[in-house]
Amino acid sequence: MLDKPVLERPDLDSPALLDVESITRLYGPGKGCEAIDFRLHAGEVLGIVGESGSGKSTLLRVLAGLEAPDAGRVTYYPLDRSLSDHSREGELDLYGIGDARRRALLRLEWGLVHQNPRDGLRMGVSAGANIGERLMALGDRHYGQLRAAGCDWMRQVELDAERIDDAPQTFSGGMQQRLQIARTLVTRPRLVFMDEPTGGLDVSVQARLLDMLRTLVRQLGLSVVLVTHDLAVARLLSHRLLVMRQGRVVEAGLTDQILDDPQHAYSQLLVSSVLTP
Ligand SMILES: Nc1ncnc2c1ncn2[C@@H]1O[C@H](COP(=O)(O)OP(=O)(O)OP(=O)(O)O)[C@@H](O)[C@H]1O
Repeated sequence: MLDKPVLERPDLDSPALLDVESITRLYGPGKGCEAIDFRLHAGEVLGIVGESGSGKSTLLRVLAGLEAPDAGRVTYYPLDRSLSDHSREGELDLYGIGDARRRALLRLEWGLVHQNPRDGLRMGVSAGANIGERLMALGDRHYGQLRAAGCDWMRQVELDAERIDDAPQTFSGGMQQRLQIARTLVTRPRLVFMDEPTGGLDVSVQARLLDMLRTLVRQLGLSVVLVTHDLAVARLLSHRLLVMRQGRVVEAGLTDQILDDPQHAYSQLLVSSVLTP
């Protein structure tokens, strides 16, 4: 999979969605993430790669508004102007607003795909209710429309729409992950955070899921921050990469440049460990 072409990169004149400045969240020396800076543009997929423990998930949690940083600032440029800071029109300081507004943001403009679908689904209610729930949270109450959206999204993620009334606990791991993706994307979020979306699945299931995700990212023009330790996943889905080691970014750049010609010794090691069996 490492030799598939990367997705075509969006126009860098597209507006900035997220500005990340000097973000630090440390649990101990080198444990967590430290002094992270980047800008994400609309339609861009940024992959965060590095070995286990390098701080990828910590950074993602901070970016997604789930865990406050020790220092630094995350600025989001919301579509819904009413979400922006009263003092700065069009900007939102993620940790300068209260929990309720951060939750509203996750509901209205953002989406989150967890590695373990059980963390993102309600296992006891039907597949259709899982998909409809986020729409209902946006005020959609029409049963027929919710059901139609459920069927449509089950098809889009290549699930059998006949199973709309089945509970996710009767689905395989790969199917549950597809359902979590449908539940997340049904509201058409502008920005999606994904933490190892194909982790823990069989290789053949992973490959099909990746192809589907790649198609959806392209079709919907999604902006994504993707955490993965798997460079093949990063290659297929990301326009740009940050390589993390012990909480810090050691290299940043276009995906094909980093994977074909890594400059930092650690990135070289990561790439060579995939290429040499
Ligand atoms: N809540 C926490 N309390 C204490 N230490 C933590 C906490 N969360 C993460 N850590 C530590 O911070 C470091 C970075 O963890 P993190 O999960 O961000 O890395 P990662 O690159 O996502 O790794 P993995 O792919 O294994 O999840 C690790 O040493 C981890 O043990």
